[in-house]
Amino acid sequence: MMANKTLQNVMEAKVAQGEKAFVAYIMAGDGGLDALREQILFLQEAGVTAIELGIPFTDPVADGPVIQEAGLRALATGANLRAILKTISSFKEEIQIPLVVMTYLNPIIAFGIEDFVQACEQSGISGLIIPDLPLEEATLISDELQGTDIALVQLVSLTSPQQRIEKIAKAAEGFIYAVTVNGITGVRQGFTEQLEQHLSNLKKVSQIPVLAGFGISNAQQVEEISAMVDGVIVGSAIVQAFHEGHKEKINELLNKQPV
Ligand SMILES: O=P(O)(O)OC[C@@H](O)[C@@H](O)c1c[nH]c2ccccc12
Repeated sequence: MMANKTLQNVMEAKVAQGEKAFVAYIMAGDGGLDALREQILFLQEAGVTAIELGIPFTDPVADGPVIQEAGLRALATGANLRAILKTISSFKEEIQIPLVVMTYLNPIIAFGIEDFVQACEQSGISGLIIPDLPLEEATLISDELQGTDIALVQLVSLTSPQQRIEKIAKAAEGFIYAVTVNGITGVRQGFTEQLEQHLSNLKKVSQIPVLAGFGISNAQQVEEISAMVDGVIVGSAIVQAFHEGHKEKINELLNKQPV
């Protein structure tokens, strides 16, 4: 990956082209580590903007049932942070889109922060999402990211007060991850009426692209929520489609004809 092809550049280029970003979340190791290359190259070919690479963890507090179960399957195959990054580095030349690692803090600490960041660089990782790392503690990781091209993506919740939203927006890198629901990941029937207002406020405050995620599981929701921000993140629906062997559902989510 070219040095200037950072996560934020890629997202900003999308906005500049008048297009919406689409980030696909996968659980690394679900289906075995051998499936990882195939899944990533499939998504790249399908036209996703970036991939959020979930690291399986025993205590995934923000994850709903679909992703929890995928995590258990991945752990059962022996997948872990180190093995996943090593696998990625073995085919990184084939990856042209940004990869964002989503992991809880614990596996990073177990790895060793410095070693972890180095391994991410060797694997060409463009960003990190660490849901249990509050902004107040972010220097623990961000100090180590100085001088790298790895962005620390911040999450904003529906219930974040205005002052906190502004603080997060200032520190944000790559893109802002706007969480669309209160609770865990997974399929939802609908969204709160306040969502549009919340997202438009967030866009006003943010200097960088805003993407929304949680509960987006069909093409109509992709379109509806994308219209409010710069793009969306879809997790459970993609994890489910891979697990069930229904890859055509992923093309449908991207608004393409089934292949
Ligand atoms: O699964 P959903 O509802 O489509 O939501 C995206 C989500 O799965 C992914 O971004 C994610 C998985 N685990 C997380 C933990 C925290 C924040 C985000 C995530």
